[in-house]
Amino acid sequence: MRDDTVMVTGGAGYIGSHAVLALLDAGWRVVVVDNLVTGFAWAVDDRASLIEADVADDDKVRAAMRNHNVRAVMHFAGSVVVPESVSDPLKYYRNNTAASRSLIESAVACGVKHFIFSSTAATYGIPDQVPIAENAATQPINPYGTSKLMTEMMLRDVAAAHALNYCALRYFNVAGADPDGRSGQSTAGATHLIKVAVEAATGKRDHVSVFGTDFGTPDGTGVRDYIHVGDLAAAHVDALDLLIADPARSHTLNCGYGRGYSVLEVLDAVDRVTNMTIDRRLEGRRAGDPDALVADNAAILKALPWRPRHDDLDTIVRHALAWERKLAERQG
Ligand SMILES: NC(=O)c1ccc[n+]([C@@H]2O[C@H](COP(=O)([O-])OP(=O)(O)OC[C@H]3O[C@@H](n4cnc5c(N)ncnc54)[C@H](O)[C@@H]3O)[C@@H](O)[C@H]2O)c1
Ligand SMILES: O=c1ccn([C@@H]2O[C@H](COP(=O)(O)OP(=O)(O)O[C@H]3O[C@H](CO)[C@@H](O)[C@H](O)[C@H]3O)[C@@H](O)[C@H]2O)c(=O)[nH]1
Repeated sequence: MRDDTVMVTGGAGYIGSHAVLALLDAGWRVVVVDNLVTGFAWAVDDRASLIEADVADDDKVRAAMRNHNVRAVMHFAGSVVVPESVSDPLKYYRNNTAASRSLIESAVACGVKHFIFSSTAATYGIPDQVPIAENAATQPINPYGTSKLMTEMMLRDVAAAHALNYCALRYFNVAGADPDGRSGQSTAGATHLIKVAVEAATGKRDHVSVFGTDFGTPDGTGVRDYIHVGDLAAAHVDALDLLIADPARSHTLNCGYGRGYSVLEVLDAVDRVTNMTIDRRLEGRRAGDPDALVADNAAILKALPWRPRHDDLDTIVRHALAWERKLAERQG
């Protein structure tokens, strides 16, 4: 067990709960700060401490940082629904941008040395070129992406002024579940394609909508780079080691496999894995969906020892399905 602790904000949520497992498995002590708006206390592994608080609650956050000797923060807490950010932008600038500002200020005040931030491919907007490298233009097309880009900018400026370095990880499409079945995506009313498809496979929905068949892609449906949540969690642990090894440097890294699948290819994989034919309904495009988002992942492969372990679409679907079945049993 290491002497220092990592604070994981949003550690009761989908991706954060997997990062908690990866940190604990690597021997870190972990304290989770989560207000449980979309997360679940039961999703936090028993080996970690859970503090039920908002990341903008300076008193509680700073007490936790001091009491637990927090050396690094992994910041997953936030609001994550893109269409909601369009209808309620101020919620996103409060809960993503302003709350992150408070948390970063607390980190500086408490002498936290390293900060890892959940950023997103949504910071790129509609890319000029695919695959997308980190130096591509960042022109978000929705408040969600802007709220995240603003946090990246705060971190850049704070790292230049204070003894803190950071890694902004720009996730592409996160999917799947812990291969050992310890966690998965439990969010109610999920909108992500693979989650929706496995919900259809377990009878929670009667069909999957295919949003748009006229994109500039080989089969006309949207293409995305799906990354297994277990691989993503492992990348965070390696990113922390990188920040510790060279405290003078900060990093911005895409998290993806560099390979895209269309909506129809994903649904074919779900049919294959479930041995079912899930009803697909061809519908119009969803507002603001780009044709294709695929990561250029050369930078992360160069910076980290990290290598994908679950970069197979059928494996991602199999793990997502196993978790969905467990969740269905739990919810009766
Ligand atoms: N899921 C994806 O495909 C994806 C892609 C790119 C980036 N991200 C980012 O990854 C992070 C985690 O996303 P997720 O999919 O696990 O979502 P999630 O909703 O499952 O997890 C978010 C967690 O943060 C908590 N939370 C929210 N606001 C809080 C606040 N102000 N104070 C304390 N806790 C708060 C919630 O209760 C929840 O447990 C988010 O920052 C999101 O923007 C996700
Ligand atoms: O029921 C559905 C859900 C999605 N899609 C399509 O499937 C693809 C993937 O959609 P979804 O799983 O909703 O993810 P994205 O809209 O690509 O957004 C995710 O991936 C982005 C980065 O790629 C992140 O920034 C966001 O936070 C994250 O929600 C898109 O072409 C959608 O149009 C459908 O056809 N039917």
